Amino acid sequence: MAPAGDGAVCETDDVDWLLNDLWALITVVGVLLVAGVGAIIGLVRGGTRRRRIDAGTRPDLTGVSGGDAHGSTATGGVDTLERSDVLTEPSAPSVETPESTRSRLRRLRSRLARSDSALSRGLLSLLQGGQLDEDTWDDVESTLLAADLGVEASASLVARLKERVAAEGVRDAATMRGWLLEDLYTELQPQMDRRIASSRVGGRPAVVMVVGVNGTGKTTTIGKLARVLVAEDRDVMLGAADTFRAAAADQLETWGARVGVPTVRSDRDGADPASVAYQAVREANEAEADVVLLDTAGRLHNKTDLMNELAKVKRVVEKQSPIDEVLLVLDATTGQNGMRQAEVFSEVVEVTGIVLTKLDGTAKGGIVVAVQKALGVPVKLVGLGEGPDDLAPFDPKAFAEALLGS
Ligand SMILES: Nc1nc2c(ncn2[C@@H]2O[C@H](COP(=O)(O)OP(=O)(O)OP(=O)(O)O)[C@@H](O)[C@H]2O)c(=O)[nH]1
Repeated sequence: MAPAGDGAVCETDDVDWLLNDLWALITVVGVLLVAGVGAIIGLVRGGTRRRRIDAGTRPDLTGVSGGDAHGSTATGGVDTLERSDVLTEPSAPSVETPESTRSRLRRLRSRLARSDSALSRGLLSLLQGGQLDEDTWDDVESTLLAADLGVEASASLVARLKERVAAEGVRDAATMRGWLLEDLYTELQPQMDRRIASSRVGGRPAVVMVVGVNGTGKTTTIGKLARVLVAEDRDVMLGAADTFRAAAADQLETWGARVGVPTVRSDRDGADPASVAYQAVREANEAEADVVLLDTAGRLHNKTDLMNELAKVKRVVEKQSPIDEVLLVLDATTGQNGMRQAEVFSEVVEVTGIVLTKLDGTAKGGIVVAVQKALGVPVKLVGLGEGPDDLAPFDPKAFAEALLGS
């Protein structure tokens, strides 16, 4: 007979074994539970990221290395990109919903009409004067010139109007304004293709490069354009290749984060812009984005440096993808000066579209006619304020009506 004590020991051992087994079971079940919940959270997050191209995250390009910023090497730095895979969580607590295109067009149309009222008022008072002598026609032409329509367009608009007035013997201001409106609409070349490359092309993202001198509103325009595209359900990526102005990348990243669009950037001031642009296109490819928008510098030590840098960015990006769109941003308030800028940029990159900013509060909207004529390139977008949704596709009919106050 086993001593009672032994039995007690045996019983205690059994209880210990049972307890140990129970703990083991609890531990295993606990581990499985934690792993399962973790996997489910991971799946949900992963799914959301893929839909919005890792919304709010960005690759850290600290230490992007390579050629100088002034074009001394064609592909400098591209092969030696160091990329730490630190992906940051979205910096914005909530993602905004941008205004729909239809709603913004309605709102901006009325703003455009207000901005050009000086021209329409001037023309109206001249045409209503009833005295259509040479002086009056000269004044009509000067009013058009003052709106930056350019010498050629202003002269031809007045010549056509004079002809029709003489032929039809009409002096009614409303009729004359109607004719002027028709001719102005024709001058705006409504047949031009104003679509923006923003959908995938042949299995890769569309690449849009944005150029222009500093202060014209490039970075702001890219931020606003990202919102337009997000409202149209596009997956967008931004590339901060303006590494000359220290705050430009932060500014761009903030615009993107507001609508859940990631920005590829370097955290190093003065990093090689071509490398950043190259990396942005690569990231957009990997993320299967619809479109990547590349910001570029508008100021360097001199014009030659700026143009060399731009040419290099273009060359390097084209090593992995064609550039589908080059948007030149012009400030409408700078008038004919903008025309000269346009010519300089066109020598280096093939501009495919113009963005005319700051049309709010200027009576110089006629620059649209002049710039399209000079460059043979359509105005595709207009900026009508500093608000995040103050950018609209250019609509020749609405624009002509706004210009003439119809
Ligand atoms: N009123 C008005 N202001 C605008 C418009 N577009 C841009 N701006 C303002 O123009 C200023 C310059 O804009 P940025 O986007 O920083 O210009 P940038 O061309 O990127 O300048 P750099 O980075 O120095 O080359 C900002 O204060 C913008 O808010 C517009 O359509 N209307």
